[in-house]
Amino acid sequence: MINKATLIADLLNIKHKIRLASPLIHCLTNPISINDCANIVLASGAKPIMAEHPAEVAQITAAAAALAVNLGNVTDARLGSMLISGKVAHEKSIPSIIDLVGIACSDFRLEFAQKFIAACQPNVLKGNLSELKALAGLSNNACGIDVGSSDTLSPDTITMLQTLARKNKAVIIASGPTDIITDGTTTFLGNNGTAELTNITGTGCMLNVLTAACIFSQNIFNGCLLSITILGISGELAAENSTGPGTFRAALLDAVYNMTDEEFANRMKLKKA
Ligand SMILES: Nc1ncnc2c1ncn2[C@@H]1O[C@H](COP(=O)(O)OP(=O)(O)OP(=O)(O)O)[C@@H](O)[C@H]1O
Ligand SMILES: Cc1ncsc1CCO
Repeated sequence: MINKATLIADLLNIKHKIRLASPLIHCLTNPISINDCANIVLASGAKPIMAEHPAEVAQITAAAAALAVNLGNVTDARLGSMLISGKVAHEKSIPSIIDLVGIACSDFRLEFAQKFIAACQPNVLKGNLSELKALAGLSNNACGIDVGSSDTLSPDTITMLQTLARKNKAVIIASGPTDIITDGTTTFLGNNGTAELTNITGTGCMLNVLTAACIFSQNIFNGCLLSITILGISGELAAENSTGPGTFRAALLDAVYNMTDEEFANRMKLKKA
């Protein structure tokens, strides 16, 4: 039986640590959302570095407290850099996460993701349900980088994610209207958030780098619970304080930056599956 007050205290403890330590987060992401990614890391209290040249990334990752990679827009150089950085992170036990953007619509990305996971053993695998089905070798109906309308939450999906987590010795984050976080043994459902988060591009990419900041202290599972809840609550607050996608985007960053412990505790909607 999970004690909600203890969970909230544990998550807030990690949240405070980010602000106290200002950990350096190495983000190898895509040019579509790179600026929003850098800003959400800053808003969390951490420091972003978006380096991606293959000649420098080993050094940058080695100096960082966590690594986030993202397959949203791939080039040979960026993919090469991801492998270099991922291996350094693994060797040095620097927490890492991969965002599996597009592996359900691109076999090239799927094959790279499989290679990256085998070589670098990232701590967290993140995607939408179509992408995670693709990783599990299942058919799916993704629409480009977006989740397919029939790839929805069900008991079978949860079992599939738990198996995938155990097989890869990783925590899985499946983002969507209900987020699923599992390490194969313990599974949580996250129900914070708002549909407005899908009206701007890159909120999934922002979740990826925010998660990297939240796992910097090596508490991988609770770090994932924290990031998903911060982004969801921030979406809710932003929706209450904006009039459309433009103001929502700015209000989202403000909400991450200004979130109080009380807002977090009162709004958190995590439950064990
Ligand atoms: N219908 C919804 N209701 C509430 N929250 C949602 C909804 N859809 C997505 N979210 C939230 O939005 C955030 C991003 O998740 P989503 O699955 O949309 O990412 P994504 O498709 O990878 O995004 P992008 O490709 O734009 O980077 C998550 O925090 C998720 O909980
Ligand atoms: C629109 C888009 N295309 C590739 S990545 C990206 C940002 C959301 O993942």
